[in-house]
Amino acid sequence: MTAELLNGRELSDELKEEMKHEVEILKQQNIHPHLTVILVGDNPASKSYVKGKEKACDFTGISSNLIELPESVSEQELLQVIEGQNNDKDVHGILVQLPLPDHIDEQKVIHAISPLKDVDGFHPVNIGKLVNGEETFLPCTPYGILTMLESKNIEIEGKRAVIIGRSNIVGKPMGLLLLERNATVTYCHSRTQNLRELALEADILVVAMGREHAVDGSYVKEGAVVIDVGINRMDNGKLTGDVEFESAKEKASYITPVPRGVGPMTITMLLKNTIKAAKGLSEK
Ligand SMILES: NC(=O)C1=CN([C@@H]2O[C@H](COP(=O)(O)OP(=O)(O)OC[C@H]3O[C@@H](n4cnc5c(N)ncnc54)[C@H](OP(=O)(O)O)[C@@H]3O)[C@@H](O)[C@H]2O)C=CC1
Ligand SMILES: Nc1nc(=O)c2c([nH]1)NC[C@@H]1CN(c3ccc(C(=O)N[C@@H](CCC(=O)O)C(=O)O)cc3)C=[N+]21
Repeated sequence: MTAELLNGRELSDELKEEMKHEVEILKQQNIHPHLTVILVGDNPASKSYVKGKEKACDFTGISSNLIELPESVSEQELLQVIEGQNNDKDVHGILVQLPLPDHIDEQKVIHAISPLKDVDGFHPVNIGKLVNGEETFLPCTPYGILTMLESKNIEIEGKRAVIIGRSNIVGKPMGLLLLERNATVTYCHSRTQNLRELALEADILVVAMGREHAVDGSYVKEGAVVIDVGINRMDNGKLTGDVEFESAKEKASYITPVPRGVGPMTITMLLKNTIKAAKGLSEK
């Protein structure tokens, strides 16, 4: 079998076109969706991601502002900046770009963002709602993956989903979302034994390890759906995923490329969450 491509870039472009119209209509009702992005330090990867997000906001008519703080900013100062944005009624969404410098407690910062403006879906209140199956802002990467699966009518109910990676921003919420949709979910991580054996049981295999080409075709069951979340910069400067694409695509029914797979969908779902925040809504 040669897999069909799950083209995140293409789907993102379609969704952004729809959102552009939605934003126009909101503006006629005097609702002007606004996202604040806070960037600490000058990590090049973070800067490039933030640029992509700004561009996407511009395209859809969502206004955005970037607050750049020096690497040396104190935790207290950062918390004060967040408080200012929480209290600004014209700001609907707040994103603090991760990772943060070591002297700043990431969890403390996430706690400080108003759950109503938490368009990343990282606040413990929103994660708790996700666990309970209540309405909330869905974390953008898992939400984007779900949207890609739905766009191809890929069945989730009753399927075996194996997630490699258990981070708070990708792996954990991905498993919760699939569980909510009645998949049978297995989490794998660095202490997992027999990773390949477990991966081979997956109908839906989500790889979010941050390890270049750690998974190849020998981990993929014939006909499985392979989602590659990894973003790794190779020595030649190009981006590549956690999955060795050429061998995996020979086994899979669907596969996401890197770049132009999950990455663009993450940004698009951020815009979606910002529009929802502006409308005073969140989604289950
Ligand atoms: N496309 C997108 O939109 C996004 C892409 N990313 C990318 O996705 C990747 C993962 O990101 P993130 O979740 O934040 O990463 P983390 O580094 O936080 O988590 C990596 C996970 O992979 C597990 N892992 C590492 N090595 C192995 C191994 N050899 N075998 C099994 N499991 C392993 C770790 O296990 P343990 O918990 O035991 O340490 C951990 O749970 C990165 O490349 C990142 O850049 C991230 C966010 C969005
Ligand atoms: N608070 C917070 N929220 C995040 O959502 C968040 C974060 N911090 N920190 C870092 C990770 C990483 N992440 C990516 C988003 C888009 C692409 C993306 O658009 N990638 C393009 C390539 C872009 C390029 O060429 O540089 C693609 O895959 O096609 C990548 C990575 C969001 N993250």
